[in-house]
Amino acid sequence: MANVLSIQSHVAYGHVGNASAVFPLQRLGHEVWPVHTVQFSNHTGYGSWTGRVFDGQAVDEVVEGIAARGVLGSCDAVLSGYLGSADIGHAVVGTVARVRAANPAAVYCCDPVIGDVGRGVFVRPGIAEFMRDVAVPVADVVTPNHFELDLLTGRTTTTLPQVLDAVAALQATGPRVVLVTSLDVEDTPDDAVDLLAAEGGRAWRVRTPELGVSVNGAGDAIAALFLAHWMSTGSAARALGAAASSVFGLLRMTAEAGSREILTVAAQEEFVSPTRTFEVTEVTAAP
Ligand SMILES: Nc1ncnc2c1ncn2[C@@H]1O[C@H](COP(=O)(O)OP(=O)(O)O)[C@@H](O)[C@H]1O
Ligand SMILES: Cc1ncc(COP(=O)(O)O)c(C=O)c1O
Ligand SMILES: [Mg+2]
Repeated sequence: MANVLSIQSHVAYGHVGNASAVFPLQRLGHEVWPVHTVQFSNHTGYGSWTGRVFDGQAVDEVVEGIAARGVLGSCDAVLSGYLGSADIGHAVVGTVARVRAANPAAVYCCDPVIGDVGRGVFVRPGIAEFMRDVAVPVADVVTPNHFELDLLTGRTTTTLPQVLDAVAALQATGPRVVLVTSLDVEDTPDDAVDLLAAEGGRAWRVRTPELGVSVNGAGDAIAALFLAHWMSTGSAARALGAAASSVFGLLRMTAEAGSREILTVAAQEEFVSPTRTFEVTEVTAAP
């Protein structure tokens, strides 16, 4: 079991950021040390919310207090998501350096939250460049959606070979492992969602049905689950299959209930033993 320092946004009501990522990790038996980058009443998809954005200093203070407990050496992974500001991003990267100094085997998983196909870029100016130039290069694992893969690599990918090429280019900047979510290429059926994982010169794909829901927080959950399964199995392919199956189960229950918030608690068995598991297929760029 791992100790995961998770630096993300937090909401009191509903499930995005740490409120989406922490419980699935705990349900799988991991200890989570959540550090919040914002504390909001609810996610911003509602159009209005209360609460505040923290700053880099607020993150540093909490990490300093954890360090004072003498436990940073037992931290196995740092997970980061929605940043709020580049200042918070620098605190995250500083924390990664601190954790690695205490435990050289610790890994950093960066979910480079920038935007998506429907909404475009939804983070503050400077965050996309910060992700590309500072955070992604020091990460071991990155979990962009298809839109973020294109943005980080300055490409427009519409075919599987193009995606594999972009993933290899991203790996060349630093991360060993890449998970691409919400992948939509030419051979992806209209009623399906693809996901792709790459590690060590190989890549695998999973295809699930597309559900009639538009929810927030699924990306935060899948990044956490993928990291946890990658650490416990040592296999990006197995982590891909497990994380995709669990998130599908979570979203299927959410869709059936007609819920606006993902059913993180009610669907908890899906994190442990997904109702439906999806086949993982190795893919190559060859002819
Ligand atoms: N409508 C949907 N139907 C089926 N799966 C979905 C749906 N929305 C999200 N997912 C699953 O959740 C994963 C993460 O969601 P995504 O929207 O890519 O995250 P992000 O919020 O980071 O953009 C997707 O790869 C897919 O597996
Ligand atoms: C504060 C906050 N964090 C994280 C997210 C991530 O949501 P999503 O998984 O849809 O990208 C949102 C989305 O509204 C948010 O408001
Ligand atoms: Mg995301």
